[in-house]
Amino acid sequence: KVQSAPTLPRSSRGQCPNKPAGRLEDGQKTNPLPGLLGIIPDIESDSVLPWTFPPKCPGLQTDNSTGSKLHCIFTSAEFRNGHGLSLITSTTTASNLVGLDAFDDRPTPQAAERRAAWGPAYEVVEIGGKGKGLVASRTIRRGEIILVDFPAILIATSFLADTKPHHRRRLIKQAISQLPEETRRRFYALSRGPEKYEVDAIVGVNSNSVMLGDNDLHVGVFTEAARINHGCQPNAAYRFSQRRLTMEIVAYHTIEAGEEITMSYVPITTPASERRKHLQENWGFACQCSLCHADELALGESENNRRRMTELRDSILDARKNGYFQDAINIAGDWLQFSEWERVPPLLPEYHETLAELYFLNGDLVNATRYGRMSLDGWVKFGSVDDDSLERARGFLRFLTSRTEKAT
Ligand SMILES: C[S@@+](CC[C@H](N)C(=O)[O-])C[C@H]1O[C@@H](n2cnc3c(N)ncnc32)[C@H](O)[C@@H]1O
Repeated sequence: KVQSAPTLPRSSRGQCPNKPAGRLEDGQKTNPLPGLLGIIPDIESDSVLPWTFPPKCPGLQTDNSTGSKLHCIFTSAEFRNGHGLSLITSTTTASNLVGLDAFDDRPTPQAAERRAAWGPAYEVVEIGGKGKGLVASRTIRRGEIILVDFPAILIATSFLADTKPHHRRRLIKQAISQLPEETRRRFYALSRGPEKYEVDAIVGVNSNSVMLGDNDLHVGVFTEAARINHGCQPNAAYRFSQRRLTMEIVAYHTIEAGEEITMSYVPITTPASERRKHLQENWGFACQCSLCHADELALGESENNRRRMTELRDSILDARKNGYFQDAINIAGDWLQFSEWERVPPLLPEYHETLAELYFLNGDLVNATRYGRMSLDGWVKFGSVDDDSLERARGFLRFLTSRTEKAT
């Protein structure tokens, strides 16, 4: 499931322009020798590793390997208060995650605590023709985090591509068997695709794509979020935090009690015919969402909006790349209009952050600060499990303030 929110292009993933993004900055550990990952017992190291079992690396050559290309099973049964997580990934990616302290439990951000006071946002119920799904049990506000979920398993797509099917299934089964009982039970209770073998059938239709390490694509099964059905005109999108190994589902706009919560399993701008084909071929279902049942006029309008969104997004990228920042800002306004018409508007803190950057690049500190502040307000209001976003917005504003002071 490669779901993608209709985000605008962003420079350096939303970091302050004076502090380029870097996943592994601040002296975090990268590429440790296998011993430091517990693959080869490391007598001298007293570092505390999150793994509950010694990592299993089928085919590991222990003599001179640095282990960087190996796929191993890493399980932390303690992860998030005993939810547990198994990874099938390279030793490099596993070590990056350890270096990012991704397994450490951190205090819940304040905004998330406030959200908890609003009460549960949804129920999991049977939905005609789609199996189970999520339905809002109260009004959900635009930008609100509807649910927060942790992965039961994360699997490198390179492992899926390079491994013989029977070997792949054996490792996935082993990785699942190392999880705590409740998480294991939730995994095996998920819906199944048409594949012959159980783990293929479950992973096949219940995975989300996430990026770990250095652009290393993985699929993850998040057992609660996996109940969310596809909608061609979705009302929610997901954000994944690699530092917290957590996914949050965010509302695109107000969702009323009784409405189904949906996400798009395909990039939002995919044309309708391709969308249906992809869902049928890759997911094995004939889409039953409201847009698929809409009349020709409504569908034609939607197709036009999406085509324009794609064109405008390309124009923004192009203008930005060539230094025409004012043009990029203007086109972003048009893009916003079409995305609002299509009812798949951008997630606001990210959108405001993008505009703040564009204004900054255009030398307009006043508007950069205005949008930077709106982005910060957005993060404060609804928060995120990844409070780095909030810190980043604060840092950017501090940076803009110092620039403004220097300029005056
Ligand atoms: C990730 S699961 C979603 C939850 C699932 N309905 C369940 O009962 O657990 C994906 C599966 O749900 C069903 N599904 C999701 N979206 C659908 C849609 N728009 N129309 C029909 N079936 C859908 C398909 O069977 C698909 O393979």
